[in-house]
Amino acid sequence: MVQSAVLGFPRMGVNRDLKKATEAYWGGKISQKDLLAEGKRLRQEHWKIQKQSGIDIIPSNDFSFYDQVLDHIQLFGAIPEKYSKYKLDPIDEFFAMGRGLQKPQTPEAAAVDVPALEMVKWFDSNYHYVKPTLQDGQEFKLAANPKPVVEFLEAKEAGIITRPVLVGPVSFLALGKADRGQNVVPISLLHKLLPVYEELLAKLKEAGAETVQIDEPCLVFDLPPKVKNAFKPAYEKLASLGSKIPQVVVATYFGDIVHNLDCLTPMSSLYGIHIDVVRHPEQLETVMGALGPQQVLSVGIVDGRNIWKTNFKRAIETVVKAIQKLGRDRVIVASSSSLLHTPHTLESEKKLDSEVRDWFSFAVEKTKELAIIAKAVTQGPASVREELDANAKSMESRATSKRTNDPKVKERQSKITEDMFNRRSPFPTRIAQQQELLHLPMFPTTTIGSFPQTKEIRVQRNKLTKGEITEKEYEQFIEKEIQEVVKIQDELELDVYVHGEPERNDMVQYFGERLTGYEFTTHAWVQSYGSRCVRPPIIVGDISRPAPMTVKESKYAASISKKPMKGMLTGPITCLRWSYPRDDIHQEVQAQQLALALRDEVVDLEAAGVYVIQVDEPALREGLPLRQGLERENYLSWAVKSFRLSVSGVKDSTQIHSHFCYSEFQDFFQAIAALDADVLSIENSKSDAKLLKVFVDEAYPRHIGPGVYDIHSPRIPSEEEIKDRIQEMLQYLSPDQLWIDPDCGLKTRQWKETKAALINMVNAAKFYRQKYAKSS
Ligand code: MET
Ligand SMILES: [Zn+2]
Repeated sequence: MVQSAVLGFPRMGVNRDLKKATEAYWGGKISQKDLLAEGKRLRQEHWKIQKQSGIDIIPSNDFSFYDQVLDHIQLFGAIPEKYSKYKLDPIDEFFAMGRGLQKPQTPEAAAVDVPALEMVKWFDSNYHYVKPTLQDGQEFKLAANPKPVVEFLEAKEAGIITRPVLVGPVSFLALGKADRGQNVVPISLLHKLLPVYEELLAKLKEAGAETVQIDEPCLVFDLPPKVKNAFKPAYEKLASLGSKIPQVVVATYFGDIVHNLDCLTPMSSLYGIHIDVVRHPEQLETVMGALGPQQVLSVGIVDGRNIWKTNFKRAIETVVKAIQKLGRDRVIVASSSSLLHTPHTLESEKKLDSEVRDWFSFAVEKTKELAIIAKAVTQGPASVREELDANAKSMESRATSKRTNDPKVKERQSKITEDMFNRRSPFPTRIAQQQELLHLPMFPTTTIGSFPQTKEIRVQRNKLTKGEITEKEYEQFIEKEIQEVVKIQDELELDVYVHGEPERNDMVQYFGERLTGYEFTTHAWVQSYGSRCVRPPIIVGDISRPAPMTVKESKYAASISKKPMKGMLTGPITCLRWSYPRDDIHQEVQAQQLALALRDEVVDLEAAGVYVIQVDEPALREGLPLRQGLERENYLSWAVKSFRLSVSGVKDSTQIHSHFCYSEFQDFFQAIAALDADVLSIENSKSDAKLLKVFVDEAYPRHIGPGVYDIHSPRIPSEEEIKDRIQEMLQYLSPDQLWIDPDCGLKTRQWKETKAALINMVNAAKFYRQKYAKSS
């Protein structure tokens, strides 16, 4: 019999219940007992859903109050002393590591201010995990009442024998880092960590677990030899425990593992391996060929990263291929990864058009799909005929729908010519013309686009949505906001203004709502980090721009501003990456469609008198394929081309800016340079200015504004501090190419600190302007 398996289920609950509970707990509104009870309720609920769908292998320990890697940090006693010294309750210590610990000074005790552990993106997803942060001389110790055991027993009591999920020892260390000032190489701690796994696995076995899922997703990376060589001994050690521990399935996802297959095979002691064949179907043959004679293959065939209904016909063909080679008892059909990255259920979507709705499948629906596929390959297609027919019909409807196919868009794409990717003249000609038009001083100052999104702005937007005010009234309100920020920028004496983006709910959604080809949900939230969720729009069809999207606001702003006004757009790659993309055409094609729509917008902005235009691409980097090599080169090539296509329709005298919120561009500097943007603004305030050396080494000729202060915190940087920062930058960048700006947009800040910080920033710029004016 072919079994079905889920690798992990979203934790938030149908109405973001977990978010509400954790935030209420942090705000002191519910007790610890209430919070724990809500966690338990959600776990039970999610097990029940999977059981009712007919899933054979249901995960436990996939639940977390914040992040599953953080759970393991606590589980293994890898809690840095700066948190453990407060001897908090386990759950509070856990949140302290995730969110930082702040307590005001009291008569008895000094103030406490410990920042959170570092959090970074989980592979190429928009989920963030907490990085294990390790010390020289790090020891590990299994927590009392280990969470995986507690939750396994909890499910068992409810009548469900689950498969506990653990982050594997190699990935746990490989995804970690040495704490600041420490020199430990995380993977060298493996021999200390393994005994804790042994102890934990033995406890799970004792509790009744037959199998465990050990996630080793780092196998999809190009691994340094030390990490690569760590697998065999680690898993052979575990296997040597024989029946003292549960059977082990090693799970990988988001990539292929062919290049690392020798880490796991031949290793007959390993019960099974899970691979992601949604992302990399071509690895199936090779992995099957390398399995030992008894080993089980878990075929990840239902997409854990996207919201599309599974194509049953294709999925079944793939599974049948595996069965032919391995036999039914050695094949499991599974979600490609944890379903954490998909929204809870389609049931909540009451406003979706029924045609489109029929194409989607969220977590709950995906569990049903898995059960159907397993049944089809076990009992034969006749046993699920109705479901298969309905699925085929849905696939057909999507493939032929007018919503997905727009011949006009296709025709336009077929007519793209090489010259459309290039500005008319090279940078030196352009910048001379721009200078003539814009008359900017040395060290020009600007901001990244958004100004504080005040409560008043949100109130008015809500009123518009509810129909409590008219479009006209809302427009007038937005104009008033724009007048306000123009006035503030006058006072601050900034050099290039922005309109402040008050009309935008979200930098991707705003554009999606104005483009054809996009759909929006009301409840399709997915966890981004901690209690934070995002609700990405969905690209369902060919994209085009029926009308200008930002021209009205930017034109108005430019008309009342005495200095250059910068138009503000979200770039094609960011629009694509922060949406659920289509899976029926290549992402390159979708990016190109977005680029054409944006190109029209850029040209219209120019025609409306906006001569500085910024196209933000903060998501460019996270789209990088996980491995070096051809795939990465391909991605960068089409990503860069889509950006260039979007901005190259303008005159030489129009200045194109782009913005990135990360500083680690060293490994793909060439791509950043190839964007050919006149001005780059990049997040840099928290990084070492040394990172800028690459601009010197590569003789980068164009303008750059590395952020001079961190906008993520309300802290106001002093003028001195900013001056020092600029001084550092001047070691690497020439005074003629340096712009002065903050790290990113200011929408999450309050006006008070925003103004204070910008006053200091402008003064620092003026200081250098004078200094260099004298010396030249
Ligand atoms: C995440 S990048 C944000 C850029 C955008 N223009 C803003 O200022 O908010
Ligand atoms: Zn940014």
